[in-house]
Amino acid sequence: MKVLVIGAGNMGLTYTSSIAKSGYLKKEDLIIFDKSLELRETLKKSTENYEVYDTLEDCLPIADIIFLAVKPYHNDELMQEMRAMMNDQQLVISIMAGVTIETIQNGLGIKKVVRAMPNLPAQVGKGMTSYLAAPEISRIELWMVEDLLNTTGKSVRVDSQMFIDASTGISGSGPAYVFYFMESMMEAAKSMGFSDNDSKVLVSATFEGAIELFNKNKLSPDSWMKRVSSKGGTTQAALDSLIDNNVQQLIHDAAYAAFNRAVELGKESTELQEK
Ligand SMILES: NC(=O)C1=CN([C@@H]2O[C@H](COP(=O)(O)OP(=O)(O)OC[C@H]3O[C@@H](n4cnc5c(N)ncnc54)[C@H](OP(=O)(O)O)[C@@H]3O)[C@@H](O)[C@H]2O)C=CC1
Ligand SMILES: O=C(O)[C@@H]1CCC=N1
Repeated sequence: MKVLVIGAGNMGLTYTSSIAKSGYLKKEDLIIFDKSLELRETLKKSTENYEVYDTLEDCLPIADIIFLAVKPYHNDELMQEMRAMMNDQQLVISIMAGVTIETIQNGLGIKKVVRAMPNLPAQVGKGMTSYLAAPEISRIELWMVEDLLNTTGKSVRVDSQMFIDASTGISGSGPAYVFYFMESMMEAAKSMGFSDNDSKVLVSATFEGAIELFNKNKLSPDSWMKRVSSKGGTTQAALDSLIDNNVQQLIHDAAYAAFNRAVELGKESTELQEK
């Protein structure tokens, strides 16, 4: 079985590297294509020694499973290039935000399409991926897909594409919300007089410790908040400030903004195809 990754950016390379490390495929069965000559040359020289192809004509017809890891706005052009070279036994896994299974099926003239929404911590094997497969995909094919997705971390199969868009608002884009929170705390630390480095250590160790506590016990976040807080103490003062400023609602709105944008991206890509 040959797996082709199209788009060797953040996520495409993450999959390439995770699949390579997993030993799931023979080296020559994992192949990459990116339209950027410069990137291809860099990859060819890298110590990873990946199988990098210069043209789609050379790699697409020999691939059994194809990852689409380009930005949604590059998809239409890419699918037009791919279409004539596709055969109906090929299976496509798209990780593009918003773009629907039907858009990919129509664009490529095939039926076997999986839509997945991973996230960036996949780079360190801690990814969270939601996915949904078209009904034309067999159980055995689905196992293979799951094996490939799970090389980057955990996955959950969802019932509808709405949940792929919704999970984009939670886990797909979510790492950025965490980084936003981290950055805000680091800025606060710096304004209190800590050095850049100390601010970073204080914040990253706090996140790491809190996540570890959360994962090792069955307590809810609210129970943990209560364990940190003393009546009339410092944490309560901070939590009161967050509540007074409606931060929970703001985070809720941010997650919905990403969810809604995923739905919009899906519509935009369908409209582009219909033009
Ligand atoms: N980054 C993230 O955290 C996540 C991203 N995603 C999804 O993953 C997809 C990729 O995102 P990301 O990896 O961040 O994007 P990147 O821009 O890092 O990577 C995309 C790569 O694809 C290349 N490319 C563009 N058009 C073509 C083409 N026609 N043929 C071959 N290669 C092409 C780009 O080249 P060039 O730069 O020259 O255009 C670039 O190297 C997106 O659709 C996004 O929605 C999903 C979950 C998380
Ligand atoms: O921002 C984006 O559109 C992509 C999808 C999820 C994370 N990054």
